[in-house]
Amino acid sequence: MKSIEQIAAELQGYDPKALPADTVNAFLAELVEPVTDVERLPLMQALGRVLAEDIVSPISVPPHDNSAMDGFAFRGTQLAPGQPLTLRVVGTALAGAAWRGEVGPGECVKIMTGAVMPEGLDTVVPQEFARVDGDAVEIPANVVRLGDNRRHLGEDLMAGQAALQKGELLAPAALGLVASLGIESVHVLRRVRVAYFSTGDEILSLGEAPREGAVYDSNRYTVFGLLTRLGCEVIDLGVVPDDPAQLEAAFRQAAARADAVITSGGVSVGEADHTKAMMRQLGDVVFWRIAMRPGRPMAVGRIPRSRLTNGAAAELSISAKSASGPTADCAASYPKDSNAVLFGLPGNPVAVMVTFLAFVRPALLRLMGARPQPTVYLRAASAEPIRKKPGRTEYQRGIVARDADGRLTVRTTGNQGSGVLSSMVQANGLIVLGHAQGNVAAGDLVEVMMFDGAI
Ligand SMILES: Nc1nc2c(c(=O)[nH]1)N[C@H]1C(S)=C(S)[C@@H](COP(=O)(O)OP(=O)(O)OC[C@H]3O[C@@H](n4cnc5c(N)ncnc54)[C@H](O)[C@@H]3O)O[C@H]1N2
Ligand code: MOO
Repeated sequence: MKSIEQIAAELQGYDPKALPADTVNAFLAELVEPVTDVERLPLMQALGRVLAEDIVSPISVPPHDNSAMDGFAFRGTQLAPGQPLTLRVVGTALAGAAWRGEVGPGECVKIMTGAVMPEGLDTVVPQEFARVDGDAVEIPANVVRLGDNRRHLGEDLMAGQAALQKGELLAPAALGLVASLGIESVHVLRRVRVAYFSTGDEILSLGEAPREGAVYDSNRYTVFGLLTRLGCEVIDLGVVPDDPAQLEAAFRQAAARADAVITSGGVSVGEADHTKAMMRQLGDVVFWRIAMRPGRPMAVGRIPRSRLTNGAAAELSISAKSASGPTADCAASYPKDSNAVLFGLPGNPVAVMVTFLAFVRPALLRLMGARPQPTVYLRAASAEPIRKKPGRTEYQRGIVARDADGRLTVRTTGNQGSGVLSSMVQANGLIVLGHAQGNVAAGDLVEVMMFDGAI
């Protein structure tokens, strides 16, 4: 396994004091190893999990040629351009059972959507187009062509064809596809466990009385939400004051129980920051100033579990309440020579969310074993000028909407301070102004990372 220094050294233009945002993801991709433990789950429980096997279709879907419409099935070779066609109905094919019988020239079968196409028939006229008079059906000229409204055997998947690949994050469509193959359970990778705590003497837990200089802990809730939406098991270690013994206990407990540890606060240059010192002591960590806004300071690295066994850990005096039910409390047993990945996020509430979306989320997806997926950006016209300095990536909270001409436009949600969560709540995406980009004029196209269920 490469050391943190090696990974950093191999990155082009690596500068911990002004790191381009894109480089961070390349670094994290090297740092994070996917989990490998596999379990078999009934399909419904596998939603949001990562597939640990390739799925080859055991059957063809659909299993037979069938009708895409309620109407009349017939041989399409009888159609002549510009000519109506009159046929006689000789039977009815319902979905769920094959209709058997002879259909000769000039004949048709009344057929329902999904019903097996009777032998030799290849075309269906929807009933709305047909003029029915007793058992006679007239198909007006030019309403159907040969082969219309017939669904072919295996047009979704043929038996033996690859249906899904290992690494697929099982979304509703994938669950449906697996079910369509008659498969009841799948092998998936285990859920990733992520421990989180907020740091800082000024941070109040909910339920505590307000006091001068203190603020309520919001990061614990945003991170809990982001992790839960991602499908991680959250080990919630609450708020840890800026006290070396308590921080040490929290880091030890977190790294012993989780694949990844996320903290917020204490990674900047402030004075009372024991968080950085403890990360240095227990982990192999780099402290970055990323060329971005918000989210400039960030620490990442590994906490080697071998280091956790030495020395008596102080008791964690905070209550380590589980945020995601009983499973989060199961003590995980990791090999002693393994590592927990560490993400030390900045304290400012919006910086936490932005660094999570930009860096932590892709890294956790990798940890979960999911295939890398490029972030999809939507391009929208900026409704206003935006000031932007080249040389850093800026993430502005935005609302994408359609204007009267049907064009996608985006406007910022007001106060962009990195502690202002209300403008994050109003936003439906982040306007991402790239490293080299300068000022934006009203009407310029900008890229927007849509929240799309992540937030
Ligand atoms: N001289 C400098 N000062 C600061 C710099 C810098 O480069 N030079 N960077 C600024 C930036 S950008 C950020 S972001 C912050 C990050 O500082 P820390 O990670 O050390 O975070 P704290 O100082 O602990 O907190 C910052 C801010 O966020 C509030 N906070 C912290 N945790 C929570 C929480 N769980 N819930 C709600 N709010 C929280 C905290 O009260 C502070 O207001 O540093 C800047 N300063
Ligand atoms: O960039 Mo800091 O991370 O603004 O809040």
